[in-house]
Amino acid sequence: MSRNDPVLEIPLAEFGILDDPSERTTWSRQLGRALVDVHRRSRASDPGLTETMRTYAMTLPKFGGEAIGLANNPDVASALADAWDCREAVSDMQTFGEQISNSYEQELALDPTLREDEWRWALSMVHSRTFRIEDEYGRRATRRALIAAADLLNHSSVRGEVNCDWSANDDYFVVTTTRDVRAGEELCISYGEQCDRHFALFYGFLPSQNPFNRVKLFFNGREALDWYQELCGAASDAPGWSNEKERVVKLVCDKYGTYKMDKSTGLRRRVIQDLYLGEGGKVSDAMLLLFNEMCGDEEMAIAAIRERASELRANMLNTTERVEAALAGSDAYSQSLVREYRRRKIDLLSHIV
Ligand SMILES: C[S@@+](CC[C@H](N)C(=O)[O-])C[C@H]1O[C@@H](n2cnc3c(N)ncnc32)[C@H](O)[C@@H]1O
Repeated sequence: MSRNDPVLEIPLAEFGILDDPSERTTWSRQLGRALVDVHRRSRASDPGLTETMRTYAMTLPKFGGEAIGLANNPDVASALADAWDCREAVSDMQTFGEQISNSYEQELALDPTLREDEWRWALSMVHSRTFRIEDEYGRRATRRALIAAADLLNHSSVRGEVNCDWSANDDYFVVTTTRDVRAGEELCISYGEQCDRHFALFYGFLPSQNPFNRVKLFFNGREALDWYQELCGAASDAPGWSNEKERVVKLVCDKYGTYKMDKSTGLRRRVIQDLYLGEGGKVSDAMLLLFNEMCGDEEMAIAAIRERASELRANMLNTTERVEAALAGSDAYSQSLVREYRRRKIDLLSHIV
């Protein structure tokens, strides 16, 4: 096949399950409900699917074995709740876990026979197999769609390996090649240039190589600068530090800050979130600027970042036993995913140490 060749051209009305923004439920719930209905072969609550789509939906992986995506696995979330090196993943797991529980409660009120494992299975299908379809003219909200055959495309994070892309209009979902494809080569798309956490949480796998993987070294600018103050051996109330830290945080926020809701006050405030180390020892621009300003010279800034990476790496190695013990009650698949997730973080930190 050559570049720009069509691979699939799928009429949405026949081969798609789309949510309807005019319905009272959110998109995840609509799709989840449709999948549960199909799997129960319940004609009474027929979701209005074509026979083709109903038959297709019956072939999806069944729930009951391995959970698809750690975010949908409450055992792992609670096992890792105090594993500090998985803080970001744990926080996502908790948020997502709450959303699933809430939506289950809402669906249960409508259908008292709905089982929680059924619902978790349905939502794991929604989160690992659907496409977000934007309307380029902004005439309606973004929709989610499960599309027969297109959902069989696997992901790659390596740009040269990705050979297809997709698009959708009102009527068709289209997949085309983005480069020449050899006979026998697997077709694959990108699910997004995301770090490992995203794939572990929502898709239940880690890409074989992931140039977009990263480790967060600090959760916000203040945490970074408090850490730096301690590294310099200055007492927390040492004169001059407070004003200087405020100045640097403001400067970096103005350039790289994003708005985030503060749960305690309900107000949105600006924070610096991109304080990470990427693959190959790449340091985020926000973190470099933060430490450059604070240390006053780039070499010192890099030395501070290296010190932090070394500290986190040592801490991760020291907490391995504790994480293993916490995971002991989880299924083998989740255990190996968490192990691999941590191993790759440790490797990434080793680049700069
Ligand atoms: C949209 S489906 C893709 C089709 C799927 N392989 C199948 O046979 O049904 C997404 C799921 O496929 C698997 N998957 C996709 N890309 C993968 C990859 N690069 N490595 C391992 N598993 C992958 C994961 O289980 C993911 O949750």
